[in-house]
Amino acid sequence: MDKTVKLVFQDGLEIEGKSFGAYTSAAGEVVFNTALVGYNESLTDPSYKGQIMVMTAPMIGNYGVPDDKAMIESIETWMESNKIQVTGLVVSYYADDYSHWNAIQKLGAWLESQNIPGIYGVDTRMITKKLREQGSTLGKIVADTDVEFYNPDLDNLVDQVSCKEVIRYNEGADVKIVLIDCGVKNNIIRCFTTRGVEVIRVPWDYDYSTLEYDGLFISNGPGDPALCVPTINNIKESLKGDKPIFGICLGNQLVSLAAGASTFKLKYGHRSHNQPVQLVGTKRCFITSQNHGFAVDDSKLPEGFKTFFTNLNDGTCEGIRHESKPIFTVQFHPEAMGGPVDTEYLFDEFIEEVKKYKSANA
Ligand SMILES: NC(=O)CC[C@H](N)C(=O)O
Repeated sequence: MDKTVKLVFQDGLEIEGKSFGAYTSAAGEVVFNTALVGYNESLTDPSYKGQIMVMTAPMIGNYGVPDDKAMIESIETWMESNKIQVTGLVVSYYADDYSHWNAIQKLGAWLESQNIPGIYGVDTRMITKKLREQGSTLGKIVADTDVEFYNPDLDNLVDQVSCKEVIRYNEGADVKIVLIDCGVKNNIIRCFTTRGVEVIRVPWDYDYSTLEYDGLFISNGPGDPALCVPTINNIKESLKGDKPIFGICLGNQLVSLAAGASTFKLKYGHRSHNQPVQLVGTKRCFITSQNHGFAVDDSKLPEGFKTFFTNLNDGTCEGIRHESKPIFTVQFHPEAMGGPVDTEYLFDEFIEEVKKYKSANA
């Protein structure tokens, strides 16, 4: 029989459930994710650092966990980074039995191996309604010992998840892209490497100005974008130049801040695989994968920039683009993993721009 644990919210609400994964206590921001699949990818997405993820899909764990051995060294894995990034996991029904062609272990065993607590047997719909009404809130999974509440928005999480030194992929390829790693998901790197470009992955606060490269990409990442001051300052310099710039999620927020826009915290964020976005100026809608708690305020964008996409659920900004330069960024995840691949074409458009820039400046 699994041990009893509690999910405790900052407002005092305590919900009892059963333990799976590590029997330990942990605190963070409680957020909900309505994706039906993709728990392995979501759990290893560095943007979830500091968060306790409530998955609303009624059954989690039924397709197990693939081999994670390669995670440490390589991007050629089933995961999105080299470890589980969430602080804790909350599910309704945890399936200990699993069946999938690439699964080698149970979700609970994997969480346990990385000391991450899970709680099941709780009403995730009730919790989600609470978070929607009150907004994302702090909470903790309490096992044997109590822990303090913890607000991840006050910490520089990007520094904790970014690489520590420069890493090159496809070294020697003709077209070179600097990728600022604020907690990059592996599939973003894969989306570049499979398109044949060299990726120069640099730490979040690295001065890349002396490197030889043709285009700049800024990754996703955890926490409050306003805390990434060195990155924002580096991007400010890049915005003065002509090299193409592309950013995803935190990357969108950082380019916007560097350009002079502001960001704000959404009430409960967007975390799912079915967020509809509209390409501004058209009637085209794309279904996108999302995971963010902050958004860019596009009511007053700096001169030269306009809104690129808009969220059709709540009207918030889903990206910006420059009116004359090849600079565009999106709040959603064109690399998916998991989720729909409707917008993966944005990688092709960016690389096209980078090639154009390179041949014009050869
Ligand atoms: N996935 C991301 O890059 C998230 C960006 C930022 N941390 C947010 O929550 O809005």
